[in-house]
Amino acid sequence: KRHKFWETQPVGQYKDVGDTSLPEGPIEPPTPLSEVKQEPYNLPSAYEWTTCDMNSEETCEEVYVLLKNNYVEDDENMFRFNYSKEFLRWALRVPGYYQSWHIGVRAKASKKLVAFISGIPARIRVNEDVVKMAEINFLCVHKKLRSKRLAPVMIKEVTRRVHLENIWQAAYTAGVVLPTPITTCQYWHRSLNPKKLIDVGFSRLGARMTMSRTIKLYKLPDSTITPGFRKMELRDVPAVTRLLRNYLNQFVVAPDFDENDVEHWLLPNDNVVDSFLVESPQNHEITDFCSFYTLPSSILGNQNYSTLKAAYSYYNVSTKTPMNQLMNDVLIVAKQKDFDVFNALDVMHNETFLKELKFGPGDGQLHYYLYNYRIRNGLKPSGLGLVLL
Ligand SMILES: CCCCCCCCCCCCCC(=O)CSCCNC(=O)CCNC(=O)[C@H](O)C(C)(C)COP(=O)(O)OP(=O)(O)OC[C@H]1O[C@@H](n2cnc3c(N)ncnc32)[C@H](O)[C@@H]1OP(=O)(O)O
Ligand SMILES: CCOC(=O)c1cnc2ccc(OC)cc2c1SCCC#N
Repeated sequence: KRHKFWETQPVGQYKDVGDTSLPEGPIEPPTPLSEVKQEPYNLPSAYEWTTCDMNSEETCEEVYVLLKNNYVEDDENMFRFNYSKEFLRWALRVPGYYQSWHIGVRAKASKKLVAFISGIPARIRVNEDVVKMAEINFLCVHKKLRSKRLAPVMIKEVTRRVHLENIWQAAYTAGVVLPTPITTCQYWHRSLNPKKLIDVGFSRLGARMTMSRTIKLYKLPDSTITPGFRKMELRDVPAVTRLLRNYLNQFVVAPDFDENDVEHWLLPNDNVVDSFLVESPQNHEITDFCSFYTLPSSILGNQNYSTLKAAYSYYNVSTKTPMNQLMNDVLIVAKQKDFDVFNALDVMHNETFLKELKFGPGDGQLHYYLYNYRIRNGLKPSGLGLVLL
C-alpha cells in the first residue's frame, strides 16, 4: 500500500522491517531549534489554525462536540467514541502540558471547529532509555472534510510545535495499519449487561443459550471479596508510585511515572478514572493496584439505546492478590457502577485474566507506534506496558 505521507516521515518503513543492521533508537537527530520552521504550515485558504484552550468551557465544548460527531467508529458503524468533557480535560491538561499542542482548525467564514489534533508531554522508557516524547491523540477531521489530505498537514503542524519544545519522539496508536507498528494489540470485552449488548447487536445469544441463561452466565457477586480492597486516596500516591514503577520495569515500553504523574493519571476522578488498591489488613502494606477509565460510546442507529457505558482496563499490579481475583473485584465494582461492558487490551499480563474471567476477543485491533524511534525486534503485546487513552 502506498503511504505518500508516511513514506516521508522518520518512522520504521516497510522496507526496513527485519533489517537488524539498523540501530535501535532515534531515526533522525534533533534539528537545531533555529532551523525548526517558525511559522505554521499552510492550510487550504478557507481554513485557519486555532489553539484550543481546554480551560475554556466554550472551547472544551467545541472539541467535545467535534469528537462526539466525527471521531472513531468501529468497522460496523455500531459505536462512536463519546469522550466526555471532563475526560478530555483530564487527558489534555496533564502535568507540564503545552496549550500550543492542543491544535484546532476552524473554517474562516463560520469559525466552526472542523478538525483537531492533540499532543501531551510524557516520559516513556524504551528498554533502558527514558525518552521525552509527545503522546499524540484525538486526531479528528470533520466527516465533510475527509480525504482532502488535511491529516498530514495537522500531523506536520503538531510535529513542528513539538519540535519547538525540543522534543523529537512521539507515541501514538491507531486502528489503521501505518508504517510501522511496534506491536499490535487485541481488544477483549467482558459483558456486564449482556442483554443490552445483544439488543444493540454487538453480542449474539450463544447456541442453545436462552437470554436468562446468558444473564446468569455473566452474573457477578454484589460485593468485592478481597480483604483490604478499597478506593485509592491521595495519601496512597507514594506507595502506588513505588508499586507501579517496580511493576512497569519489566516491560520493554512503559511510562516513566513519578508521583506527580501518578496523582494526575491514577487518583480517582469521577466519571473519568477509578482506581483501587489492596492494603494488607495485617501490616497495612499496599500489595496490589487496579484501575479503569470511563469512555462511553454513542450507539449508532438503535431505537432503544443511545449510549454504551464502557470501562477500559488501565494499569493493574498484583504482587499478593492473584490477578484473576483482583480483576474479578474490578468487574464487580464496574457492574456496581452500572457499566455495560469492561474492555481490556492483551497488553502487560492481561492475558492471565482475559480467558479466566469470561472476556471474549473483539474483532478490533489497536496498533502502537513510535515516531522517530526504532525498536529492533518486534514487541509482543505482553511486552508493552503503555496504555494510551
Ligand atoms: C516529534 C513529534 C511527532 C508528533 C507526530 C507523531 C505522528 C502522529 C500521527 C497521528 C496519530 C493520531 C493518533 C490518534 O489520534 C488516535 S487514532 C484515531 C484517529 N482518528 C480517527 O480515526 C477519527 C475519525 N477519522 C478521521 O477523523 C480522519 O479519517 C483522519 C483525521 C483520521 C484522517 O483524515 P482523512 O481525511 O481520512 O485522510 P487525509 O486527510 O486525506 O490523509 C490521509 C493520510 O492520513 C493518514 N492517516 C489516516 N488515518 C490516520 C491515523 N489515524 N493516524 C495517522 N495517520 C493517518 C493516511 O494513512 C494517509 O497518509 P498516507 O497517504 O501516507 O497513507
Ligand atoms: C462492546 C464492546 O465494544 C466496545 O466497547 C466499543 C465501543 N465503542 C467503540 C467506538 C469506536 C470503535 O472504533 C474502533 C470501537 C468501539 C468499541 S470496540 C473497540 C474498543 C474496545 N474495546
